[in-house]
Amino acid sequence: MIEIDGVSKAFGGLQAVHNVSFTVERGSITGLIGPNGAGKSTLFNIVAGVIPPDEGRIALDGQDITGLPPHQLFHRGLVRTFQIPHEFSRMTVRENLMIVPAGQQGESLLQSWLRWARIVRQDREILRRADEVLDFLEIGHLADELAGNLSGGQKKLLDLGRTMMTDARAVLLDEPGAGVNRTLLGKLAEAIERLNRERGYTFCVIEHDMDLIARLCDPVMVMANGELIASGSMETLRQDERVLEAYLGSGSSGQAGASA
Ligand SMILES: Nc1ncnc2c1ncn2[C@@H]1O[C@H](COP(=O)(O)OP(=O)(O)OP(=O)(O)O)[C@@H](O)[C@H]1O
Repeated sequence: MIEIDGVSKAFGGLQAVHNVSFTVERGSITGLIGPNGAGKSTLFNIVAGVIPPDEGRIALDGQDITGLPPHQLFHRGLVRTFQIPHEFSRMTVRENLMIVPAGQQGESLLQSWLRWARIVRQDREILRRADEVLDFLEIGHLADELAGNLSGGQKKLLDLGRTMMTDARAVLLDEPGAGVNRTLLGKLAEAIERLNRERGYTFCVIEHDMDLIARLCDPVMVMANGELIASGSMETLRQDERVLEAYLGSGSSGQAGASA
């Protein structure tokens, strides 16, 4: 579904990503792990159209999408969670969901707000969809809460909910587990699994929490020093010398071998 082919990116003299190729298969939850500074976020930014690669090509369903800006990728069905504009803290959770279809047109904030005014007047369908998303994520009780009052984990659920307000079925998730407490983490993981299983979403997930990666992702891609050094199931990667060495060598807190 998403083919990453020979992608490289340097910042000045620093080779952040070097000749990385892999495919995120349709229907998979593909993990992307690696110690701090491995190049994961840079690669995500390239796939999501935030920065152009120096070399290489990205294809979505066989079509070249290299360098397309995020709002055009959105129309082709690819979104990155944190690219959906951050929640409006003084709007309710339901309103934050309803504004998503308006906020993804590559418009200015003012244009989005004008469109939003039209939506409030006209679009019952968007309201219905927002309520369906609230149900799916089991956060209906938060519908009228101001988004600014949500906990970190609840904001992550809202982020996922905003993804569901789009027609995108390929989603880049950037550290969904960061700052989320254990209870909500379970709920978030379950929502990701259900979106994948029941609704055919494909995910590519950057995450430092190896338990979460092991639960959700197969296959898992491992980057270190800008390069793809290994791939496979988390079970096999935990025994992989190259992976252990990359983590041990980096002194990173995200230990691949931990809690195996
Ligand atoms: N805009 C930038 N300008 C200069 N250097 C950058 C820029 N973005 C990233 N880098 C560098 O590129 C390398 C890869 O960074 P990147 O953020 O992609 O790694 P990462 O694997 O996502 O790390 P982390 O897990 O800590 O988020 C790092 O050495 C980083 O300092």
